[in-house]
Amino acid sequence: MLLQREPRLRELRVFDLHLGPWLEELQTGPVQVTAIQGDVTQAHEVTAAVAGAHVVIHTAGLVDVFGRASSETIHEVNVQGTQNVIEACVQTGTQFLVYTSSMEVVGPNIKGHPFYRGNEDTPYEAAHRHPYPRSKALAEQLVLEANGRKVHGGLPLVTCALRPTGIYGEGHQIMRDIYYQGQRLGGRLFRAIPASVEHGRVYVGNVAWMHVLVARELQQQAALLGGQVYFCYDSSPYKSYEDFNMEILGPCGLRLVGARPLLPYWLLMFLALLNALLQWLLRPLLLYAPLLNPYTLAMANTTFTVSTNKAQRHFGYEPLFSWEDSRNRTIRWVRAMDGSAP
Ligand SMILES: NC(=O)c1ccc[n+]([C@@H]2O[C@H](COP(=O)([O-])OP(=O)(O)OC[C@H]3O[C@@H](n4cnc5c(N)ncnc54)[C@H](O)[C@@H]3O)[C@@H](O)[C@H]2O)c1
Ligand SMILES: CC(C)[C@@H](O)CC[C@@H](C)[C@H]1CC[C@H]2[C@@H]3[C@H](O)C=C4C[C@@H](O)CC[C@]4(C)[C@H]3CC[C@]12C
Repeated sequence: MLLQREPRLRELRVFDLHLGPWLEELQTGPVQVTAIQGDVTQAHEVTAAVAGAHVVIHTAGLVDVFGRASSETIHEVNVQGTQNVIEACVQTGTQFLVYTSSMEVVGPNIKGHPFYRGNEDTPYEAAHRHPYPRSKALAEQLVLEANGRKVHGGLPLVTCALRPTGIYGEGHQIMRDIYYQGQRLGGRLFRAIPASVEHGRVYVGNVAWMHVLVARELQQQAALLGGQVYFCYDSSPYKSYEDFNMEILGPCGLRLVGARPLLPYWLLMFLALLNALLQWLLRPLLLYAPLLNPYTLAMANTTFTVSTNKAQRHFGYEPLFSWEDSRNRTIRWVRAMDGSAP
């Protein structure tokens, strides 16, 4: 999207642990695209990649709520990695840093308090025990606290953080996994979450667009945007996690069975705890990481939606993709996956 929507772009550097063939497709236009294979936990690699950059958009992260990675690894990538990016900006004189944070910095909290169509100023007791949200909250704090630090050359570092809710769209692996789960179950998914529990979702293209816009406006309005957080939002409907997924998986041939959860919450939590126990027991032999665990069940069962226009007020953000367009693009992606089932 930077290549399509940022006319002043002269070079785009993509720094990632895993580079993919998709990068070759980007290298066809007038803008130089530099792919750098590297690890954010390695400060020297980050510094070398950042040197000479005008703006850094730091979106790398270990997104794991399924117990695949250790809490130490999650912390090392998400927190230490972010610290390395900040220090690289300071040492090399890069003045603008945008961080991809997350709704989970706020909640849902460990007490299951709902956050119903809240905004960046809504009071809410952010309290986390899980390694992933803890790491995102610590990383966001580092980024915001770094705002105003002097970078090499004496100018101030200008930072901000974007907080997407549940991102969906092309490439969404969880949506893909749920789709194949439904196919294995004869085209059916079984409701586990009450339809009344709203869960915020945002289309990946609009998240990307918000990043492009704020990276541009951070340079023009440093005093207003520096040190700020912005929820990522668009016109995706407020629905339960499962009902929202069915907006996309329904047209792909799946059916959600049950107008209400087929199992009581206590039984679902028992099964989630059983999954967690099995994961622990099997770990020496294999990685067992199902979708259902105590954390994912609690998350899906706690209302968390945002209603805000702070990004619009501060830097003129308007979603680039309508709900219909976002939905149709995602449906097309799911349908194109057929035949590539794992
Ligand atoms: N998926 C969501 O619903 C969601 C919601 C809110 C925020 N976010 C945030 O968005 C960002 C992107 O997440 P995503 O959902 O696209 O997941 P993703 O796994 O698709 O993207 C993460 C990227 O980071 C890279 N990465 C991981 N460890 C790295 C390391 N040590 N060094 C360098 N690169 C590394 C991965 O290779 C991958 O390309 C993350 O910071 C995540 O916390 C995601
Ligand atoms: C097995 C059922 C209970 C099923 O409904 C579980 C769904 C569960 C896998 C997802 C429910 C909420 C999701 C999370 C939420 O959308 C926000 C997130 C923040 C982001 O930074 C990373 C992804 C995630 C943690 C996302 C992950 C999947 C869910 C837990």
